[in-house]
Amino acid sequence: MPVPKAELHLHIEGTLEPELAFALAARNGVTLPYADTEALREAYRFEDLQSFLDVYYALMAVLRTAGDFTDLADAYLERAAAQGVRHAEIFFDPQAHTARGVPFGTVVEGLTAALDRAEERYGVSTRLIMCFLRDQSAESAMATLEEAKPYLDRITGIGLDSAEAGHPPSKFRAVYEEAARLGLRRVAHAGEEGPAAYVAEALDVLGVERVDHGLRCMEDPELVARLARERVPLTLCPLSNVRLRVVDTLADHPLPAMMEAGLLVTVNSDDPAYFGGYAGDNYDGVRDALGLTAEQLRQLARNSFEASFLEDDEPRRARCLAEVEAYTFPAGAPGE
Ligand SMILES: Nc1ncnc2[nH]cnc12
Ligand SMILES: [Zn+2]
Repeated sequence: MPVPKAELHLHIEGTLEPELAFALAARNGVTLPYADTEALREAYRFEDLQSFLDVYYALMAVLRTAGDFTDLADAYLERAAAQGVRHAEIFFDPQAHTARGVPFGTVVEGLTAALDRAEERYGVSTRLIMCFLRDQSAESAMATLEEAKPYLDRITGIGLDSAEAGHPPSKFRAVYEEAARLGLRRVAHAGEEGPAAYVAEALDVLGVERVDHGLRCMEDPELVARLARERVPLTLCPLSNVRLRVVDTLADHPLPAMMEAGLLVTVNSDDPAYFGGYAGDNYDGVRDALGLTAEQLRQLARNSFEASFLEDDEPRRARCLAEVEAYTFPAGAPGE
């Protein structure tokens, strides 16, 4: 069994595997612009974030009913549990669905039907984080927050995703202020393809508690020192970074330098159906490519629970952390 871990950076729409996409397309009478699953997989050769987002949004056309979202989340939870995930904080993109005529409530009801039985079925606790699309207007984000109000008992926090360059965090100042007023936790993607300055802005203007990706902070040593001092968690996604050409290869990933700098980094899968692996595959990837030791892998797993929003269930956090400490890594791992 893989090391127990929390997954803190996972877009549920990015778990749509080609086989499920075609099954849902058939169920809903949707025609996909790909002949079969093989042709679809061929389209997964991305140049950058935008070329991925084009396929990611196009494929969402198959998600129409609450049951579709339940099936999607169920498939993710089963795979994640098999790779050691014990707690998952799951992003969803409401605007990508409401813009297609799928009501906000349909998405939340579908997802929560799966999440509500995840602990019993898979031993995975869950939280939901709704993300705003930063390449859409701040007004659209505010209207989406308004739509979320009847469902806030099911939503732990807000995030910010989609095309980063040219869409600074400050564009969403008012939305984040309103979310804070509503008692929602706040995270944002920053420093994936955008500059280090966006990471600082997400902290200073949006008041985020965690930064998604954030790896371009490494271009600003003062910012690195601040993130380390303030123990701001960064949710890294190594396989995603390779597929979206944020780094050339896994062996070039700055993860070891980030750990060395004392940053609270975690390893996550982002959009596993598109990027070649789930949470455990990301741990295995960095272990093999970067020669991480068992103790470094244990630190990453420990960090994931420390960085999680489990303040409302400290006994669970303590149980998961104890499992991490008790875990024995298989002998012969690289770096040993
Ligand atoms: N890696 C990523 N960056 C920004 N937006 C996303 N939406 C889904 N995956 C994303
Ligand atoms: Zn992401």
